[in-house]
Amino acid sequence: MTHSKSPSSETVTASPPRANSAPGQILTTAQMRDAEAALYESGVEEWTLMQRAGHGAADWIARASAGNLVTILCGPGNNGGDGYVAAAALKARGVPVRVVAPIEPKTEQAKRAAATFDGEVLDHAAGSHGAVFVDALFGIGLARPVSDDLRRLLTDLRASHSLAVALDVPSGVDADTGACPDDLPSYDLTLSFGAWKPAHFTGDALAKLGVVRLVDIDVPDCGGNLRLSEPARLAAPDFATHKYRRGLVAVVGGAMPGASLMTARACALAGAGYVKWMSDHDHPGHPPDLVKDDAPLDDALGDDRISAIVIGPGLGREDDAQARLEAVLAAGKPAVLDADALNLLTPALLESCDAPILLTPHEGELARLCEAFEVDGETKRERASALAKATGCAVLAKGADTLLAVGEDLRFFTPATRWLSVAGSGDVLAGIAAARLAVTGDLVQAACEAVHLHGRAARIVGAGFTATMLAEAVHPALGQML
Ligand SMILES: NC(=O)C1=CN([C@@H]2O[C@H](COP(=O)(O)OP(=O)(O)OC[C@H]3O[C@@H](n4cnc5c(N)ncnc54)[C@H](OP(=O)(O)O)[C@@H]3O)[C@@H](O)[C@H]2O)[C@H](O)CC1
Ligand SMILES: [K+]
Repeated sequence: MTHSKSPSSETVTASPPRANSAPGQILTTAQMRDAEAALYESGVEEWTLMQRAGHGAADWIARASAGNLVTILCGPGNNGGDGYVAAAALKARGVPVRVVAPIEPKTEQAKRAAATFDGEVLDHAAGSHGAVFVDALFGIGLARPVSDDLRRLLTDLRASHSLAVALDVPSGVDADTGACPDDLPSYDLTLSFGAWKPAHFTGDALAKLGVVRLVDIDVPDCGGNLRLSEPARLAAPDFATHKYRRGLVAVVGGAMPGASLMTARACALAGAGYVKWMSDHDHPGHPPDLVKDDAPLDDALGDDRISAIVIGPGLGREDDAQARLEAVLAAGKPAVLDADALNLLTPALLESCDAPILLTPHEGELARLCEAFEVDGETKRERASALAKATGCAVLAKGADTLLAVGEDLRFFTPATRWLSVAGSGDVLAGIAAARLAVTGDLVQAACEAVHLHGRAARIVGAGFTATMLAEAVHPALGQML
């Protein structure tokens, strides 16, 4: 069936370019609904927000289409409404556009938006080849799994267009968790409206989103607990500083000294003034510019000038590994715990430690820690938060969707290159984090700076690198971030 709507009396106006009102804000669906409700309360109309969203999307789609045919799949809710507004705006600009609407608009705003589009509306996708496919089927209002028929429609439309753009989130993605079925199509661009959603930075959806961009619709900063950590400039050393003031880091080694050497190297290149390698073992790769301290660990850690400690890479779990971890926790200094230190950590060990501690678990270590501290959660985000609350530590949960949990707060990160998934990558990250902890004295800042430096080093070193190459690339990465 094909039908053309008669032109409506609604005017479609072009929006002026907008600056982002709250660029790092991430809102769950419930928080987004609250933010919307507050805006309506203050006199902003729902229609105004939809206009901003649809026009903002049309700006991106028009560029992507380069004047070629756009197909917009519109659903029954306000996500579909955004799609109709975008369709009308594109048509007004002279971009050839048609709408596929397998379900009639249901909400008041979606009906109103549909009435503004006087172009071609189909209820099927047969023969819908074109340049850009726009998915405006479901957004944050997804209430249940997408039916097989609609999934097939999404897949067919994706396959018959050169580029695919998702409005707010790809249909079928849970905006709060990023959970989605494997067989959803992948997009080239996802446009988030008003604020980021957790799904833009965490969960299986990450593999589907393509490039993500925020379309501002003037949602103010709600002061929520979820934020995107954006790379900020690092501070260069003060004029009157010296090697100790710039941060003395103790890198505590263990049974496998090679790993802690790599941690020490990354630490030295990430801006620490002085790195001491506390190891009972020698290693042929020990560089001449790294000071080794093989005094009994309690004594070595008694140096007042130490401003941060890192333990875990190459620690092992046997022999004196636990005693070494106990010595670190007893030293009362800010510390980064990674790898085997996380495997050995128990509530009893943390009990008398009130120093700021950063835990840097990967998925497996996070699961073990949750078990040890008797907490759980359905998603990585919930597990990291629960662990942060149970331990009082900051938890940097590493992986493709690295996130930082501190108390009630969560920081998300733009995913780094997949080449970072290489053995030793975590040892390098731990070293960088310890350096930034020594330099800044701030757990959250240190963890965020470490993630950005690590990601940038990976970008600099390119594809197929080893952890040693990654550690060396921390040097140019630091230079770029000053
Ligand atoms: N947040 C803002 O400030 C703005 C958001 N905008 C856009 O609005 C959507 C959210 O719109 P909403 O209407 O709440 O929800 P959706 O459009 O995502 O979907 C709801 C409709 O879809 C039906 N539904 C849900 N799941 C399914 C499914 N699996 N299969 C079939 N139908 C489904 C649901 O029907 P029910 O039967 O469950 O009642 C609804 O009809 C947001 O993502 C933004 O794109 C504004 O435009 C701008 C302001
Ligand atoms: K969508």
